[in-house]
Amino acid sequence: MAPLSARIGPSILNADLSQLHEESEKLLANGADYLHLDVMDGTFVPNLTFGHPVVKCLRNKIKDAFFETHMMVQNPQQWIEPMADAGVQQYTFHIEPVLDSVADVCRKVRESGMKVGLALKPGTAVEAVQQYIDSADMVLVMTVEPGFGGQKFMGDMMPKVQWLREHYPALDIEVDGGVGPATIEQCSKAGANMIVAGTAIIRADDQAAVIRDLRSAVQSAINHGGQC
Ligand SMILES: O=C(CO)[C@H](O)[C@H](O)COP(=O)(O)O
Ligand SMILES: [Co+2]
Repeated sequence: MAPLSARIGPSILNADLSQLHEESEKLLANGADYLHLDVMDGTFVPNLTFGHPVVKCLRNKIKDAFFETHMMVQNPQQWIEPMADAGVQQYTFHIEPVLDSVADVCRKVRESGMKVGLALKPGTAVEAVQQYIDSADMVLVMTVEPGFGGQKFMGDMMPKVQWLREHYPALDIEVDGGVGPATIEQCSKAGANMIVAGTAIIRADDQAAVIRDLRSAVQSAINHGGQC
């Protein structure tokens, strides 16, 4: 099994979406390990962003970056094939709307060739993912209510991250929402190794420095056994 690695995936949610390609290229040039693409359907969350046609256009311009879609949608089954066809490598969906068919959705995502991410809203107990861990490649612990960028980080989600790291030492664990230089220490100590940061990177004068500092905080917690 590959050792855990620290990876930084900027969210383009609060970027200038009229310049999606340029903004994405800039993030990658500044050291982003992957792109976190927030897909919202206006039903699961009270906001709308973009869907697979936009992701496909971005993929046509950017051939080699790892794309994760964070599916904040009511019906995650519906978008598996379109997102796989659009060139997405990881399909991270919320379990809340599909609690009675999580295993089935996981199977279909894997059959489509994408990695599986299971996302948890702040109010969802972490134990809810336990029975699906073998079917998943990553668990995303939301540190804000999904729907909007620029919200305040919820430090009281860290026990969920700790619980996951204690029970699954090799699991990829992602945090998303209000993460940045001021909150990275809590995330890295708790055991997160995949870090989504939107506003903190997009609005930074020196994106490369922020990405580098976030990654080194997480990598150093991994190296020094500082997690948990
Ligand atoms: O999923 C999300 C919101 O639902 C975004 O990924 C997240 O909010 C990132 O933005 P920021 O770092 O500004 O909070
Ligand atoms: Co997100």
